[in-house]
Amino acid sequence: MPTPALPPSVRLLTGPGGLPLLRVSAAGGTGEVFLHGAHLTSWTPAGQSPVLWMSDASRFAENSPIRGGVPICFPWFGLHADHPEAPQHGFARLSTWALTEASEHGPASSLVFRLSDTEQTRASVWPHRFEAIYTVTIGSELRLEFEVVNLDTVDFSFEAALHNYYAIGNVLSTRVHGLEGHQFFSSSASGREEAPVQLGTAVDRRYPTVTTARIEDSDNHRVIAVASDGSDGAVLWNPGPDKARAMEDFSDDGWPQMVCFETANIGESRITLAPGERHSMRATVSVETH
Ligand SMILES: O=P(O)(O)OC[C@H]1O[C@@H](O)[C@H](O)[C@@H](O)[C@@H]1O
Repeated sequence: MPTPALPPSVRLLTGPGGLPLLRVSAAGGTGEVFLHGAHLTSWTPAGQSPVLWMSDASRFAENSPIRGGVPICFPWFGLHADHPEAPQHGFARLSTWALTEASEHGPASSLVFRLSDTEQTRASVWPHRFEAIYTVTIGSELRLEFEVVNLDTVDFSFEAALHNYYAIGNVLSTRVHGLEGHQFFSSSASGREEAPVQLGTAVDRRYPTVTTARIEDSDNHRVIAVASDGSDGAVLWNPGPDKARAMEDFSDDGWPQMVCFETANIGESRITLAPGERHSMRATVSVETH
């Protein structure tokens, strides 16, 4: 597909592994998005330090997901329930997306990416005809919109998550607010958060009723605020030291400087669309410094 006309704030470059990427230099902020996975790997609001974490050991190759930034999990999350051999978190982060539009509006720039079914996806464990449209707006705020359209002749269901990796000064001085009072589930425990979550060890919790969070990153004197809509739940993840060491593409000493807060429609919140229907999920991220 031909590249659409690019405004002055957007450039098409070749990134690591020979993968094409779009570099955005808008007055309100800068960022980079690879066509591989429509993967946002950086966002830095003007005058701030980078807000997204990237692993120094990330792979940049067509058959691997990028580690860090914002992977898109779709059309399933985690291991596929009936087909554990299928790629974890679905095929969207392993696919090459098409850039369909790039525009500038004042201090922000938007990129629109599209993924449609192919012979390969139709032969996968999720064989449906669909279109996914992902709009990334980079400025002083980051706005992500992930829309799915059912182009099939039957209903389909899917899971989706925007798996944002945030850069923090140190897990030991970071607390996540907004989860208190909400039910959580993990492979080893379930319960209700009683207080803001103090990070420090491995965490992998699903919150079926959380849509917003405030990540208080004391070392960097900032709060990262995430607001989502069109989603029911969220996931909080940090691998901790042992799992980080076991993952080849995760920098061994990187886990204390990151936390994932993911906007998600997964499990019982999976979305079902009739033919012709569409669903959109959005996450907006802003940074307050003090
Ligand atoms: O290694 P992956 O496939 O990118 O997944 C990373 C993590 O993603 C999180 O969303 C899951 O809750 C974790 O269980 C998982 O380990």
